[in-house]
Amino acid sequence: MIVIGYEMEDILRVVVGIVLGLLTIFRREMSCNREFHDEETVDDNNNDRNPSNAEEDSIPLECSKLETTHDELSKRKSIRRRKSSSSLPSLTSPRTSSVVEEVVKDQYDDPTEELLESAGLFLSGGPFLAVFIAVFDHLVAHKYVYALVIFESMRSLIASFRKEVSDDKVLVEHVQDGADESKMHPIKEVDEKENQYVYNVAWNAATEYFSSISAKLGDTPPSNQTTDSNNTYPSPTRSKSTGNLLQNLSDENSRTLLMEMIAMANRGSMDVTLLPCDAQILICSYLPPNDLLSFACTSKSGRKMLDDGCEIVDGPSTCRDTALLIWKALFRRDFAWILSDWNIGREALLRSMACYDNETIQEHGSLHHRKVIGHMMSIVMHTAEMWDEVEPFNTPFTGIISTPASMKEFYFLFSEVWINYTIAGCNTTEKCLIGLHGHVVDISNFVEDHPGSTETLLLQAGRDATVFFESMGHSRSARKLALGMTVVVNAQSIHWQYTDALYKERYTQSSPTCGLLRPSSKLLGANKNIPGFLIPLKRSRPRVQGGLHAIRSRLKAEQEAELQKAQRWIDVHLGSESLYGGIQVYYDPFCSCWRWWYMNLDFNPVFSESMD
Ligand code: HEM
Repeated sequence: MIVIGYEMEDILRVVVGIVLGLLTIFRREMSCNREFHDEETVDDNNNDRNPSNAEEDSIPLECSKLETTHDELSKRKSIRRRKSSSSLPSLTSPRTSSVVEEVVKDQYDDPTEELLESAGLFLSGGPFLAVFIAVFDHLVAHKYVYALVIFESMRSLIASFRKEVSDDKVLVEHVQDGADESKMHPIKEVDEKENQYVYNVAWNAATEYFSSISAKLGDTPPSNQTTDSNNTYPSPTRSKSTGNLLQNLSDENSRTLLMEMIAMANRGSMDVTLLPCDAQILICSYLPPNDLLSFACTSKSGRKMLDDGCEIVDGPSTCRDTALLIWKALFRRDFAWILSDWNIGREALLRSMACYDNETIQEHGSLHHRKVIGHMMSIVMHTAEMWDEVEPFNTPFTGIISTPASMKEFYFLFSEVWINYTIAGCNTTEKCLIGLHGHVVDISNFVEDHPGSTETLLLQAGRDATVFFESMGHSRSARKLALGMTVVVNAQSIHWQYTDALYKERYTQSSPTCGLLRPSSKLLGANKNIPGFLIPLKRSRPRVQGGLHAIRSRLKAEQEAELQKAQRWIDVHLGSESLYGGIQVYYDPFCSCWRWWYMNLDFNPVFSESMD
């Protein structure tokens, strides 16, 4: 209806323009004719004039006629070819009337002059001007005015859409957190009002808490500080310079929040670890992992709050538990869904579960290790059905059980290995997935049509194939194709600068987008189709995300050693003819061990533990 209405309006505008143009032509023609009639009327008047009154009326009549003639002449003069005014007799002279009559008569007696007069009227531009204005209005002005109006309304629409997106993000995160609906609304309201829910909700809780502590402490010096001879407290000192660090924090929100936290940590009695546990978790769960790590480097209390595996955590175990819960919240926010909701990830988890033997864990693991395992399981195995699914796999694990030292370590381990861990063995024509620039692409429906042969693709599938993909120098259209088949998007590998500045500005106002996203996520919106946003436009190095250097380099070294070990084992025990392609290795973060897989000659993936 809108389209029809719009077209009807266009047509109406053109028709009105043309009618106006025609009317102008007609009017001008009429006015030309009227002039000629007027001449006749003058004559008629002269003829009809009563001879008896001729004498008296002559002067006034002549005067009025003179005025009329003068008007007409000046009118004609303005629209006709210009005649020199000197050719007109002086209208004030005594014989004006007859002379003027003569001049006028002369002018119209000449047929050429008359023709030119009409043509001049027609070609004077008036009618064309009207038509031109109508067309111009329709084609140009109309469009620009409408474009402006549309632009404005689009802008407000986009603004409201982005607001919704950010609101939804809060909801999504809370749904993922398993929070109940009633708890979501206060956060949403704060966001709508202040547009800074992180600061408002989390920080209000924190400052309120601290004010109450300060009030309670009164003038009592903090236990770890002594008064000097003047009975004044020594001014607190910074444990580390944070100037350079703060510049590198990922967004404005993080900067503000962390600056406050650092200021508190440096304010003697204000130990950040004194924040209520839930406030700490809430604050940290809105921050990207890299900013949290930066914060942990700034002070001892920051580290205490965030490191559940570090030696300096010597206080009550609640400190350690809070750190564990913080990283658990981050893991749930960033990764958990691919293990619980994505079929491929779920299968990988079930493979890991097959290694679990609770008794061995009880024997070998420390209390904290057992807690980490318990929490990891509680995140991903959140339904009873999932535990039932695990049951048939639950055969005792023969290898040595080693669990991640901390939840923080587990988080960063998982962020490094998740691609090869989840898609291991997915290189058949029915189920074919590859890792590409940090994302996962499902090429099951494309593998048999691949211009570079099905076999090539199958050989590289089931793991990160970015290097191979790039080494073939795939075209832009191939990259576009891959984009359409992406099933898991890694927010850490996105190049946000490809989106427009407005979106980025808006984006940086809300809490950061980290971890893994579904391609349908509202956070990506239409941006995912922007060239270069998810997958580079042209041949490039693999995109890398941030992480812990110690973990990354350890994994890299271990992977190389493991590959060599696996290759040796294959050569000795199976022979390279008994498998299709080579043997692959991946790290299982749940079992904290390396595992191998290969395709047998029936084209079925075979998994095995790492063997000596
Ligand atoms: C998302 C995954 C992939 C897609 C959508 C894809 C798509 C394509 C397309 C459209 C072509 C035709 C040439 C071009 O347009 O660049 C092509 C060629 C080729 N692809 Fe892929 N490809 C993918 C992954 C891979 C991988 C992982 C390999 C592994 C080595 C590979 C190896 C090749 C080879 C060897 C060619 C032939 C190149 C040539 O003839 O010059 N492709 N691919």
